[in-house]
Amino acid sequence: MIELLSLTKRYASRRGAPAAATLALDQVTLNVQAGEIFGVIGRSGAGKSTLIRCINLLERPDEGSVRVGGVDLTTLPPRALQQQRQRIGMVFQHFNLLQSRTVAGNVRFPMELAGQRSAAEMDARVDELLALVGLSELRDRHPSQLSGGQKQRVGIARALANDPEVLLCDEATSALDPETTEQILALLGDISRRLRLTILLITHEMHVIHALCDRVAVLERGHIVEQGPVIDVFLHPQHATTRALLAGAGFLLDEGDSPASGHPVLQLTAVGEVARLPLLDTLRQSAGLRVNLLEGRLTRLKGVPVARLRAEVLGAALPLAELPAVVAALGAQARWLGVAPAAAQAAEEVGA
Ligand SMILES: Nc1ncnc2c1ncn2[C@@H]1O[C@H](COP(=O)(O)OP(=O)(O)OP(=O)(O)O)[C@@H](O)[C@H]1O
Repeated sequence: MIELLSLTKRYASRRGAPAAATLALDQVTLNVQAGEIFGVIGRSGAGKSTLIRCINLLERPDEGSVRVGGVDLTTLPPRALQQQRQRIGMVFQHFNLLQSRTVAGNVRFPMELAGQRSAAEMDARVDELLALVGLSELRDRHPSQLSGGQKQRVGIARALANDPEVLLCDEATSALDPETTEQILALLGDISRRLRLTILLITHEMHVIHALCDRVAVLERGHIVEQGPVIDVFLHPQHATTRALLAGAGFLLDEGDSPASGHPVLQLTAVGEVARLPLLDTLRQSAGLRVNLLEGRLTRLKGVPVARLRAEVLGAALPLAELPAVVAALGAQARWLGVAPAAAQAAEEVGA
């Protein structure tokens, strides 16, 4: 649905010296499937805003193409571009509501600009959208009389006014408190399912990605350094930037902090229903496993339970090298952190 091909964007320096230009996007290629929720995450200055603004050509890329629903926007004349933009709704971090208009008036505004519906049709559509975002009661209020979460609901309803196929969300929850963030993320998930909407969002917050997105791309200095299904990227991050972002958000277990005891350290990961099972207890009974639990976490990735724990292994009724296979038979994954027991044993034998 959204295809970005070799997108490059440079900002000229203030004096316009090419040598000092900022390369905000460097050959970015990305495909977002219809109906998918795709997140782009990166640190401040990574190029996220530039990327999202290039998709509806609020910012013109210097090179590359932007196709939305098969139409290359970069080649369109202004009028045709304006029409195509109606297929793309946008939700902003700071809501960007018209203060002089009521809630209903804000939602109506894009339809008035498009000029394709009668007054009665616009009113009916406003009613429908306000019901969808749960704001029917507040239709006559002005933005100054709304909470942040309510303002963002207006922003979402307004973005949907002209029946877009694509919704771009620019840090849509960054100005909201955690509870309101959860509500807005749930609303976006619900809308995407009900309307079969394609959503591309940018964020610097990992929890937004794991709560809402199907796939994620990690942007760093204008490059996509990693991308894939959220569950893969969260459980097996490949790039240092991804690992740092995950660690910063508390999603990575602290691998470096090994206990002084010298016992081998095992990381267990269980995804799906198996995450709810008492894995350590089962291993104690079936394999005589004795552990000292160091760290554990149960979280959800887009509703899927994920359990992860780190434990030092004190002993087992079978060779420790066989433990990962036993864990795999239970439907979970095991990985030795640091030196694996078999390798440690081998190293000792070589040293002896
Ligand atoms: N209008 C501009 N003129 C010059 N440089 C710009 C302009 N807009 C952005 N940049 C630069 O381009 C790079 C990417 O900026 P961008 O705002 O896209 O990053 P970001 O990931 O959205 O950051 P943040 O999360 O802080 O908003 C940065 O180095 C930034 O300083």
